[in-house]
Parts: sequence; structure tokens; C-alpha cells
Amino acid sequence: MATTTTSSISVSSSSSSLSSNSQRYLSNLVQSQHCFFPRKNVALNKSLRRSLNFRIKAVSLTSETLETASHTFLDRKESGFLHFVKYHGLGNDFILVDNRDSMEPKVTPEQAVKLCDRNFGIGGDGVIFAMPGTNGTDYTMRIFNSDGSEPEMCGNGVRCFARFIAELENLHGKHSFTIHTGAGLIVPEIQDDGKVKVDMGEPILSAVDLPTKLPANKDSAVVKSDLVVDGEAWSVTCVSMGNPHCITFGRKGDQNLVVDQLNLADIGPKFEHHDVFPARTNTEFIQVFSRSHLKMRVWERGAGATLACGTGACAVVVAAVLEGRAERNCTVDLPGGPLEIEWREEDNHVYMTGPAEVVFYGSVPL
Ligand SMILES: N[C@H](CCC[C@H](N)C(=O)O)C(=O)O
Repeated sequence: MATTTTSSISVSSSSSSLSSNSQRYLSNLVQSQHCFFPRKNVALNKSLRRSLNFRIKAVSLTSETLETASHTFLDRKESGFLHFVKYHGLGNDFILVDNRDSMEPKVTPEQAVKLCDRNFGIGGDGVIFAMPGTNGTDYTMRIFNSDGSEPEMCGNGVRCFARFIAELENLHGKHSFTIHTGAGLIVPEIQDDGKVKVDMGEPILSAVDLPTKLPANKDSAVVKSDLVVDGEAWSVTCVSMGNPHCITFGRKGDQNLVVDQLNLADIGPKFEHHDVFPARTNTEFIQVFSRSHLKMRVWERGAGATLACGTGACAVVVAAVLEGRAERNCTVDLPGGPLEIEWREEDNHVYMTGPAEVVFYGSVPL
């Protein structure tokens, strides 16, 4: 029987400095054992331990007990608290909220900004809501970026969404779902190995629909076009996966980009907020290892530098094929790990395969 060592925190607060609300919250958390970290040791700093008399017990739970515990947690509904599950897809991390009882997000964009703060909140690249289906789909997915903006779609997020639904519905093994998103119908399928394969739909190449003010130079698309950013000329291709992406393999005249040498915090915002992108843009910087192996770093619209971007990896393979640099089946290496991407010729759909993992369960007062 699989045993998972899980740390749980039992707290007895001896510190009078804690407000009664925080003491009530912490003791509520402890009684309900509702803050546990599967597979992770919880390290707390000494001052916090001293002030709060933390006693950390390492308890061994079978995976069945863990599953029961997570279900007990997921059934929590008391008001005034947001119960969430933290997931990540290759380090692109999200706060997932069970919103199946309403089409109204349980969290406002302003609250999402606070929840995503990595010092004063839970920490994350976004908040994702699992909502009732629309027009006959199983579910609807909405997402707020960590800056509070609402994008049309999120590739790593929809893999996490699929695993979250399977947990909520107590499903095991292979399962697929139809999900309504701002990018249209998306179909993730949980594979036997736990990875998630997603039909991400068709790429959008029309400059007008992306949207970008860059002039179309290949049919209605923008392929290997010049873009001046902060006085430097770059060569870019623009692809939408429902959300806009600007892909570059390097500056004009020097297409051998070494992506680890880039200062993303400097160059990223200059692409994101460039006036040729009226809805801003995600930007992917690419290094070509072979015609089936690419390396990518990304500056995301509304989230900044992230460890992975699923829609971005899909857009990158489309751009690489359009520029004649790659085949339609590629491994894309991101800082958080690899994604397998296929731009299938038969149906013009892009397919993405990758992991999605639970990090922890939690409750926060709203
Ligand atoms: N920041 C993106 C949304 C999240 C996309 C990314 N995290 C992914 O995995 O696709 C945007 O505003 O379009």
C-alpha cells in the first residue's frame, strides 16, 4: 500500500499578539487539519515557531487516507473562507477554486492580485475557476492573471483544471472533459500515466484577430516581420491560441538567440506593452536545438516571467513551422520542464501533453 509522508501543523498559539480572528482562523485550520502539504516538508522559520508554538508532526498517511483527507477538505463550504487547491504545470502555478455552483467567480480580480502575491498571499501566476458548463460543455474555465487581468485561455492551467475536476469528481484513470473557455472549446484528456493531453484547438494567424497592428506579410499572418523594440530591430512571428503571442528567434540579422542570456525583466515588458499589441501580448524567446527540439523562455502578459507557458509553447511550434525552422512534432524545453507539442496537419489542431501536480490544499479568509 503506498504510503505518503505528509507533514501537518498543529498550532497552539501562546502569543497574545495574534488577533482573535487569526487565532480563530489558525485553530480552525488545525482542528480541520485543513492545511496539509502532500509530499512536502513544511519548514517554518524559528521566530514564527517561537511565537506560535508550532509543533510539526510528521505523520504517515496511506494514499487512501490522503485521498479521504483531501475529499474532506474539498467538501468544506463555510462562508468567509476561500478553500482552494494549489496546482502547478511545470512550475506555472495556479490557485484552483471549485466554482461549480455559480457562473460568478468567488474571487474578484482585485482579490486575485492579493492571493497571487508570493509574500503577502498564497502565491501564484493566476486564479482558475471551475464553473458549470456552457452550451453543452462539461465545464467552463475562467482565469485571472496575477495582475488581475482575465486572459482567454491558459494551457498549463487547463491541465491543472482537468486534474482538479478528476479530484473533485473522484475520478481515476483516463478521462476527458469538454471545457468552454474564452478561446472556445478545449478538450483535455487525463492519460493513464497521469499526464494530460489537451486539444488546444486551431491557431489563429490573422493579424487583425490576434490582435496586432503589425502589417500581415504572409497571407493574413505576420511571419518573420520586423519589430523595433527599444531601438532594436527584432524578427517576430505572431500567433494566437485564443490569447496573443509574439514569438522571436532573435534580433534582425542575428537569429541565433541564447535565451539564458536574456534579461527578461528588462525586455519582456517592452514587448508586452508595445503599441502594436492593443491587447498586450505574451512573448516567447526561442533557441532552436533541432527541427524537433526547441528551448523557450517566456514573458507572460499579466504574469511576467513564468517557468512555463502552455499556450506559448503551442504558439511557438506553429511559428517555428511557419518560419521553416521545425517539424510539426516538437519537444519544447521550458525553465520548468518539457512539453510535447503537435500541430496536426489533418485537423489543423494543436495538441499539448504535459504534467499537472497538486502542491497543497488551503483555506484563506476572504
Ligand atoms: N498570461 C496569459 C494567460 C496564461 C497563459 C499561460 N500561463 C499558459 O500556460 O498558457 C495571457 O494573459 O494570455
